[in-house]
Amino acid sequence: MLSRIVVKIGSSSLTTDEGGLNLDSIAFFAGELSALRSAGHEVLLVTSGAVAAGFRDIGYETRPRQLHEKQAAAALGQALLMRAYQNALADHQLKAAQILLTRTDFANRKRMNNANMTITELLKQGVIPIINENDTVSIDELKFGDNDTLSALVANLVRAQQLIILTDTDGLYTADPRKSPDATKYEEIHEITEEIYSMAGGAGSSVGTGGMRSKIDAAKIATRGGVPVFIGKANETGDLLKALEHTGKGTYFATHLSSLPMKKQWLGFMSSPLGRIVVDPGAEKALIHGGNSLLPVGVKRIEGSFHAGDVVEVVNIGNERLGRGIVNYDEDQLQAVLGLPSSQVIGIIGEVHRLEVIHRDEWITLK
Ligand SMILES: Nc1ncnc2c1ncn2[C@@H]1O[C@H](COP(=O)(O)OP(=O)(O)O)[C@@H](O)[C@H]1O
Ligand SMILES: N[C@@H](CCC(=O)OP(=O)(O)O)C(=O)O
Repeated sequence: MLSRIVVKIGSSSLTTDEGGLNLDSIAFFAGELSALRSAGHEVLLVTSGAVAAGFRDIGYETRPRQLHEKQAAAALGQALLMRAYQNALADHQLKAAQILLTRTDFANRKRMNNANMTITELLKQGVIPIINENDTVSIDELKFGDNDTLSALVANLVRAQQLIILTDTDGLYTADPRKSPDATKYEEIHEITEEIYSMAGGAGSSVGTGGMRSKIDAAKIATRGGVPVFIGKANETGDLLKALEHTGKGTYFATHLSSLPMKKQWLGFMSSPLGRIVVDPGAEKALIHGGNSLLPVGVKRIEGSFHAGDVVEVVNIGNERLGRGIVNYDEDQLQAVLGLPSSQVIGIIGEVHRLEVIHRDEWITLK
């Protein structure tokens, strides 16, 4: 069966600590991607490396820390990165196309659908879409930063059969193996628990961002969307195919879910919430365990500025995130009826779109 594979390669696998591209690595990965294609798979690449590739050329001594410097380095480095991939893939008679995306592109459903249509057409024409964050226009608080989350969103968007996140370590260990040589590796993970999170540390090199933690975040999003994930290493010919065949050097994250409807995916992982609703323990239980809607009676407090139809985040009284949903009240309406039984709502604010603050069909649990 023809399958669709998203491969993510991190800066640490493509560049040197001193900055600049490692062209031998790019040639190696081009060969690996070509092997996937020859085995009959559709391949999308999410690649980092623009900042790391560009900062030396632009004249900085080390990887820049300030946003405008990173953006300038990325603008130069992205062109170097694409040229390197196009040359290396041409050696395997493959064509590559550049797609640059931001978080805002995913938050806007029209733009997201357009990106999906373009990617689908490129795949149909046999071209490898090469995707990176559009670093030059992303603003700090909305940046993916690392590309791990981006790769998970892309994998869900194109309904991939597998997400392969390549890095400089052969999987998830009980602790950062650079710092704890006795750490042991997980071969397979069936559920991403708090314990798993607590083992994942930050970036391992001066060019990487996010470390294992952001990779676990990505694995959570992708597996929730029905896409199984591999996190590990490919440094010998044939490793990428092995990663796909379940014999790779890394950790596998299984998914027990079939693909999540696009509406729920968008709500949970792509939308930008405009407000927060704090709920009491009864409402928390009803939302998380009862599969019920949120009613005004369970709302303790609201924050932010929102209107009916906007996405809001719901947290418990301990400020722990519970999920996201589409709210049916304007902020001032909800303020007037929070904590009250539904029977009193119409009497106080007149007409509402729906009595539920968030209907269960427009809710996703993210706890
Ligand atoms: N529990 C862990 N298991 C494996 N690696 C870990 C763990 N915690 C932190 N790391 C670090 O994460 C690094 C990979 O992430 P990162 O540097 O962001 O790479 P990339 O550029 O490939 O995204 C590894 O080099 C490793 O030092
Ligand atoms: N968009 C940025 C990604 C930054 C980055 O370092 O990401 P990663 O190596 O995936 O942790 C770039 O291309 O430099």
